[in-house]
Amino acid sequence: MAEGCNNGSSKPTVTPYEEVLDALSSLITKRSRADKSNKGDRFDLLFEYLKILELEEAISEMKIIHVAGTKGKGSTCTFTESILRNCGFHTGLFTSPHLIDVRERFRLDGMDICEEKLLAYFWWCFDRLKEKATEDIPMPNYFRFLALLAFKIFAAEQVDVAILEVGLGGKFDATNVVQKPIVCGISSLGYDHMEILGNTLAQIAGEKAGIFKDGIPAFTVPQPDEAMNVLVEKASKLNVTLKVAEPLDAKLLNALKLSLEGEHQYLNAGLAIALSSTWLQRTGHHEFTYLEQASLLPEQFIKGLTTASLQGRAQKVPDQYINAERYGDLVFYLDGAHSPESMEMCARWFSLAVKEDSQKKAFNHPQQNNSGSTIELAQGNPKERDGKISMQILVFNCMSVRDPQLLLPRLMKACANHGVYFKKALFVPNTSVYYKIGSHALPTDSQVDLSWQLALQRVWENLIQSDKGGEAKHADAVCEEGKDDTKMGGSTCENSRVFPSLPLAIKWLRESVQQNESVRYQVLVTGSLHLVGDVLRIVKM
Ligand SMILES: Nc1ncnc2c1ncn2[C@@H]1O[C@H](COP(=O)(O)OP(=O)(O)OP(=O)(O)O)[C@@H](O)[C@H]1O
Repeated sequence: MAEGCNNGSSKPTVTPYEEVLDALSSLITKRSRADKSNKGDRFDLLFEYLKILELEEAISEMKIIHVAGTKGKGSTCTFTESILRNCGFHTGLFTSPHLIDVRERFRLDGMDICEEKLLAYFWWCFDRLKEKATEDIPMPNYFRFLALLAFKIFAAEQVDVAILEVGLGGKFDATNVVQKPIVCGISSLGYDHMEILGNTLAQIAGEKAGIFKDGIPAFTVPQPDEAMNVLVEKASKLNVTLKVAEPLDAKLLNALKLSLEGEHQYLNAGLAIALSSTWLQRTGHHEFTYLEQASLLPEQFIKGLTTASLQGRAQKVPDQYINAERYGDLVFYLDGAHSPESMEMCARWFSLAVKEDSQKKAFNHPQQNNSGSTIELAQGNPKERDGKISMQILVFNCMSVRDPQLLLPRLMKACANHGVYFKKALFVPNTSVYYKIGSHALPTDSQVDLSWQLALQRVWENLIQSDKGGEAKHADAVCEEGKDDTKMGGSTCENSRVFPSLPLAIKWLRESVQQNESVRYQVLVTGSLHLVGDVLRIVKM
């Protein structure tokens, strides 16, 4: 725990922390999300805010690593932070979004900032900005405020290195007030947030390259030509040395594994190594220098890469509420993929993971697990697992700005390529949509508009029908809206169901497990990091 924290204190009815969350909610505007890209919006305001918060000098002295990209930013930043912490540096990490608690966005030395510190820094910034707010300089929106708060936290805590993940895009992101980072990174580029960043990879790459700064070195991962050409062109205009970081060669980990699962993490780890070593070199810490994959990785790098942690990315969580003897028969495989490319990565990870877990490994019950970890895999007694059928279920939602016709087929096909077919797909609304921050009243199940989930279900059923040889049975013909066997509302089709809420879907899963002793349920939760956070909140609490 970071110094000056006391997370175990007793709580009054309306906690000071809830007051913070309410104040933060007041900064949410309908335009907040689009404002993150700040197209035509006043980016110059950020410099006014820095003046008000007296942060200009502190930021100019901060030793920053700045990372943009479509996929893998959060993982790359997490690996980078872990490497540099293991090299002995006092680290600050700013990421987005959060899954359960806004404090996850601000990590000090690898730990979420504690409530006391968040409260103190929050009001310090909020009150000053409020006091100086005018028509011309209004309060910053939600994401801008969080970025300013990160700068305040890292300045006050005097971190040796601040690692900043871009929220959206690059050029107009609030984190881009930074003028002189030590090194920049661009993780894998692909199609996401096209409504804001543009429809072509070249346009998207152009926005992300907006974080390049004159003469500051930058790294990226192997990219499609269309994206790479733009990065190279933008870099040369700014006198930026742009290098491609090769994916990490697993052999360099001395028989250990990356702590974040999935093949794509080797790409992110390669980028993190390049960013960390360049930061070390440019800040004069030559004792850790590692520049070529041909040479050995310093042990601090290996420790960082094999112990970094980030929830909701290729994470396995056995349900805690199942009887001890059935423990491991309901396992959630959580991955916040929400772009076409990441769907495929997620499908690959899931398919391999379920096969491995079904064949040779069991999950330890937490009470039998001395390490205290609830998700640690251990060798199980194979006999216990013998005779059980593994059944794969999908729990899915995505935001309506995304195109399910691009996501669901990629997911289904990539799983099928590995011989994995979902027995049922469950579509649910997110409990906390992206702008929901605190403990606000949730709508009742009957108030929820399920039209989006029903649309997702139709896409899924149609995919299955066309997969069966184009028998073109329209999904509506086989679905019974509001007439499912549990009287829960929603809609039941042959291969899928819509539930009015996530808790009802999880209740259904738990009941199914109890009723089927010979079945092991392997549930992939994907499509939205917010959905993943909602599931974690239910299954871990
Ligand atoms: N290099 C990669 N290539 C493709 N998909 C990836 C890659 N890295 C991560 N992913 C996928 O993207 C999801 C989110 O990972 P991560 O948080 O590292 O990326 P991000 O760029 O920060 O995403 P977001 O925009 O949601 O914050 C993962 O759960 C995984 O499915």
